[in-house]
Amino acid sequence: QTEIQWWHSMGGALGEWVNDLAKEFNASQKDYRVVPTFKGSYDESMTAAIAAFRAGNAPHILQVFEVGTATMMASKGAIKPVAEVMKQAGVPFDPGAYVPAVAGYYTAPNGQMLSFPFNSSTPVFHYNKDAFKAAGLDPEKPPTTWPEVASAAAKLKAAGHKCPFTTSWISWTQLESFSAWHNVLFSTLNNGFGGLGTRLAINTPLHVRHIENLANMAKQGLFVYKGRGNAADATFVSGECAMAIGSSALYGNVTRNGKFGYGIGTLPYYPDVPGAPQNTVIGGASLWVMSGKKPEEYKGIGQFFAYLSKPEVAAASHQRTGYLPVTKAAFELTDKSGFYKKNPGTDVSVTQMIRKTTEKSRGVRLGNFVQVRTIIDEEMEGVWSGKKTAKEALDAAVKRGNEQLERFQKANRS
Ligand SMILES: O=P(O)(O)OC[C@H](O)CO
Repeated sequence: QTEIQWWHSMGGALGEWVNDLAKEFNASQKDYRVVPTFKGSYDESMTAAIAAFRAGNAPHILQVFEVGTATMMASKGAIKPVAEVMKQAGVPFDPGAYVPAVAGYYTAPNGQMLSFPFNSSTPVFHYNKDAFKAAGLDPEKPPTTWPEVASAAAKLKAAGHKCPFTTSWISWTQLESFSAWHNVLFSTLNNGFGGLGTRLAINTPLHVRHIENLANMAKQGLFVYKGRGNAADATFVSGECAMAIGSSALYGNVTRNGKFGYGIGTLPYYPDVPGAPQNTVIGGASLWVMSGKKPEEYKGIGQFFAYLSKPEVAAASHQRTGYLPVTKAAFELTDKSGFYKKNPGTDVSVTQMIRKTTEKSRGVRLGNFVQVRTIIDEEMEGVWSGKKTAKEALDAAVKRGNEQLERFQKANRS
């Protein structure tokens, strides 16, 4: 049997999903064995893989979050484009079978799809229906605008809730998707899709207003910052926080481990902003195939990706986790099965991301994005702790972030 090493960052309920996929694929044929290994957070697994690549022992498949996409695309010698892998494996591969909002993100400017869309997500609004009832709020009516979020949070606080509202992935939810949702850019040149000359555009009056609003909510105890990355997710699942903006894939975790009535709403917006709400942007991760492996191994990887793309497998993944359907067939199968009607809220991510696409809905694809996000985290933490105003922090984030973008542009100019 040919062994295929797969490094990933799926913990908890999502880790079980990944292990099940490997088990089912392994049982479906005799030639290949996919071995999944949890390598820590998205940041950690990417760092580990770069080190392993340099040492000559990279895994065959690496799950990389959307933030690492431009960096992976630029690492030409380290990766093997997914289209080539499929061709070599003799597996039919039609990039047109994938949902455009998803495939577009992983497609290089020359039109080649470089990585395999595996677990794409988008931010949605999660809320605890039991907490809503206890606070005298209508559990079937999640707030849809930011003023409504603030007033719901005030009621939850008055009812004794210590954490009325929180959010994961500050940059992704409150600046990247926030921008697309309000039909403005996060960065110039179409959020990086128009070239390496892209520069951050997050210090406009609208962005300042939103971060100021969150800072005021934080002062009043209505918004509680729970840390970087997806740290806030666990505080929603445990019931500590009553409302949370986070990945649509929090669904898999809450339905498994949450002990309360669970509701999903659309991302809140400012109703006076023309064009809002538009669409949100892609998150989650894709699977990259590393270079320098044996032909037999690439064949196995191709077979595995073909297995993951089967309509029934991709549809089951979407329905189990809350990640988006990555193929059109998986979406249609889910729609026809009545899943969205039976499970209200599960279609929110699909509506926000897939049904309506604009120029800005491709997402945000920047070089050195990992560093840019860290800078944004640092600057926003300065706001929540009261050390900086929203304007000061956003101006600093733009300046420091742009230095990273310039550095990437210089290094990849050729
Ligand atoms: O929790 P995920 O997998 O949906 O990923 C969320 C963000 O996109 C990470 O950058």
